[in-house]
Amino acid sequence: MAGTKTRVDLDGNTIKPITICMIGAGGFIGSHLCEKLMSETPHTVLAVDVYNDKIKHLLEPDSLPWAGRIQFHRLNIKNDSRLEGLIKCSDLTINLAAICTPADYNTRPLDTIYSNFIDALPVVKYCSENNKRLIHFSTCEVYGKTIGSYLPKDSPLRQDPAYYILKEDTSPCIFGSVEKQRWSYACAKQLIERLIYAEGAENGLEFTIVRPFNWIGPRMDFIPGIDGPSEGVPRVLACFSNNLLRREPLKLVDGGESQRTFIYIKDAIEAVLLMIENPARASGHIFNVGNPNNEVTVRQLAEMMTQVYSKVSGEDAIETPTVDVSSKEFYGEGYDDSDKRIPDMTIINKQLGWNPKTSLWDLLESTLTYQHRTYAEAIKQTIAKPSAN
Ligand SMILES: NC(=O)c1ccc[n+]([C@@H]2O[C@H](COP(=O)([O-])OP(=O)(O)OC[C@H]3O[C@@H](n4cnc5c(N)ncnc54)[C@H](O)[C@@H]3O)[C@@H](O)[C@H]2O)c1
Ligand SMILES: O=c1ccn([C@@H]2O[C@H](COP(=O)(O)OP(=O)(O)O[C@H]3OC[C@@H](O)[C@H](O)[C@H]3O)[C@@H](O)[C@H]2O)c(=O)[nH]1
Repeated sequence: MAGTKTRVDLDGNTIKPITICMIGAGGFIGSHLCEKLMSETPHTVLAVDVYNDKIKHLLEPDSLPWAGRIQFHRLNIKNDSRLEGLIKCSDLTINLAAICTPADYNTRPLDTIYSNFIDALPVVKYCSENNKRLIHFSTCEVYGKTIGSYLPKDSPLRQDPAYYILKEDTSPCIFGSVEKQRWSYACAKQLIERLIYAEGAENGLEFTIVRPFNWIGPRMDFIPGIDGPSEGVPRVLACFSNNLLRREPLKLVDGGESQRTFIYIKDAIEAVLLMIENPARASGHIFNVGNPNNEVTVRQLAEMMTQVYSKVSGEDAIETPTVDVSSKEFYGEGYDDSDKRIPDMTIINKQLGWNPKTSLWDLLESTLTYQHRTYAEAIKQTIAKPSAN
């Protein structure tokens, strides 16, 4: 059971229980991280968020084995003076809070910039002033587009990894023009990374920056009309899950040609736990966390999700499983896209010896099994409702 046997870090030292102030703990990544910390470690979590639906199963009932090691604090970090106190009484702060769905970047650019830069400023300041360690969640989007995307379509250099592999210490950050408001998120994340790095250099802040590459799994975002707004546009996993559950074609934005590498949330959480428990190896570093072996185009993702969903639901796929849609129609003015995202793994391998394990097929199978179990019945009922009236 957690906390009863001695746990050691990568250098063989005993790991002491710590208190973690986790901001954004009620979100997708936060919920999985809380689960891991409760079930496998003796650490205490002060879970900060405006919502707690995704961690309710960890908070109630009081008889849970980890009761007393997790406390929920409902607060908005934009305007709550309790934040500094929570950071002060913790050993480590993990900041996950952000607006991080692409549908918001070009339609709510001010909220996006405030959330990802301005609202993170007090967190960095309180950590720095109180000599507290910070693990800050940035994004793979800080790389923007690949160098290769600017080469002629038929250039053989496009096949050369030097033109597309994304490396923390050498790759440039290439964003579109200011009118392309898609980049408001990436740019805000880049500036907060630079500020944290500067706090480290000038004031000795002990920090780690995480750049997640499309982490996916259960509890990601919401299903429109079921546990989120009917008109809401979540990230691609939830969009495609929603289409599959409703037996609608999956929408391929601009032909679904963009490429992504997807990693199973449970693999990625292992990497975060190593960062938490190996501060000497993790501090001062920026880490890509992704699975370079799971690369697909968005079209291939749609095809694979359709096949996997048929398997887990026992339903045949619909006759026309996908439909093309323009980015302007789907996201509106100012959308732009990252063409390709493959993480270089050298730094995380060297510092933490970590590697992802789960194939794309396997992670989709467990995730879509969860989506089917969680939502299929509710969707059936909402579809049945109008005809019943
Ligand atoms: N999931 C991914 O693949 C991915 C990829 C790149 C970067 N990230 C980064 O990781 C972090 C977590 O992402 P996620 O996928 O869990 O997103 P999420 O939206 O599920 O979680 C973010 C949480 O932060 C909370 N939050 C936002 N603003 C807040 C505020 N002002 N006060 C209190 N709580 C607030 C939200 O309520 C939400 O629960 C984000 O910073 C995101 O940019 C995630
Ligand atoms: O229904 C859909 C939804 C999305 N897409 C496409 O699928 C791709 C992936 O879309 P996602 O919604 O997962 O978002 P992106 O990968 O572009 O960005 C994400 O990456 C890293 C994080 O910082 C954020 O969580 C988010 O910005 C994009 O090319 C998008 O245009 C579709 O083709 N159809």
